[in-house]
Amino acid sequence: MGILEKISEIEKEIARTQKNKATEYHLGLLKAKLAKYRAQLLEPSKSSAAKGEGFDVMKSGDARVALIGFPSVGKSTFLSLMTSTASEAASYEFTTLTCIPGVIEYKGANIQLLDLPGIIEGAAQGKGRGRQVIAVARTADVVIMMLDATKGEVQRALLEKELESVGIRLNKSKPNIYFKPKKGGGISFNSTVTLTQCSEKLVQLILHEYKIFNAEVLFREDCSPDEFIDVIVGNRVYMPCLYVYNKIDQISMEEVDRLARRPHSVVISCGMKLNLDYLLEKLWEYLALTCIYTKKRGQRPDFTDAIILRKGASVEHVCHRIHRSLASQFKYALVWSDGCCCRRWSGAVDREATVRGL
Ligand SMILES: Nc1nc2c(ncn2[C@@H]2O[C@H](COP(=O)(O)OP(=O)(O)OP(=O)(O)O)[C@@H](O)[C@H]2O)c(=O)[nH]1
Ligand SMILES: [K+]
Ligand SMILES: [Mg+2]
Repeated sequence: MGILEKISEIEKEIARTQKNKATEYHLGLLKAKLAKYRAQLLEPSKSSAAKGEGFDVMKSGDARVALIGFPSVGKSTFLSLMTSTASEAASYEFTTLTCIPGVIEYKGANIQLLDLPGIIEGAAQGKGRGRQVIAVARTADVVIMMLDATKGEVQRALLEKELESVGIRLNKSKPNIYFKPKKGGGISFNSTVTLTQCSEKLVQLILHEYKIFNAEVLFREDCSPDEFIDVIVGNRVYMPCLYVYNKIDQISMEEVDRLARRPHSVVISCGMKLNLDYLLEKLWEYLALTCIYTKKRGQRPDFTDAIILRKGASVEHVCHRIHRSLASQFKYALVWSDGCCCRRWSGAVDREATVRGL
């Protein structure tokens, strides 16, 4: 039996197994098996399809956003609207065949936007250019999942499944589980919270499935077996995702209203240029970048010239951005802020100051 068949067998078995106390171990094991086969499927050596030309676009700017979606949902139309790059758009499917980068300039930041070929069901297994597209998506800071508002729900569920199957976790944070394989001593299991989805026995069973017999496991959160498997497998990507329903000019107001209320969702029409400003605001929020303005004593900062850094950046990061020799001679920073992320920022200053003994 090929791996694909094995995967589909297990998926079927999971689907027909009722979820209850008596089947929880069985299901846990099946899930561990499933994750293992999927990992095998994605091993690069096994894939015959060459790496596809036209996909290795250099990272540039302050952040990277990838456009993922079915064919003809309007990805290229969107790129051409938001950036000065023109990407061919047409009414037939698979108009775009490579990765086309553009730049969105927003609040002084350069955001690299990547237009990609449409992907379809089975993309993760290499249908169409699915694998290359997904490989690019993994390198992004935020994914925009563009959906055709007239068939958004179906498309959304299918694409979520595709991305899920290759270890991309959308709008989820990394499970708070400490896991460390050891050379000996068996499995030590602890938790700091009450667990409702996993037990010591289930954790052991799953670990044995991965041939791990010695390890330290500490649950700091009430995680599911799937989340625990993610931690064992390790190469998961936790990525913010905005679901963008395009072509709302083709659906009723009630439907627009319903879609707009879904979590992480924005409704737009590229054709009628509707709601694009709001989408940019949302995108900015999901990118979670921090703008830092420097100023001279007694002068006002220049708000047109920001240093853009990731959330959680420290003063040291800022120094490095200004000049690589600055950090080693750095004494102290005065930090003003207005928002919560900036408060965290001054927290970073304190830490920094302590580290430097100031
Ligand atoms: N009605 C309507 N049509 C739109 C809208 N946005 C794009 N389109 C049309 O949808 C079709 C497909 O647009 P593309 O931008 O080529 O779509 P794509 O997602 O890049 O397609 P592929 O590259 O083939 O994957 C074109 O005919 C566009 O004119 C919209 O907001 N409303
Ligand atoms: K198209
Ligand atoms: Mg296109």
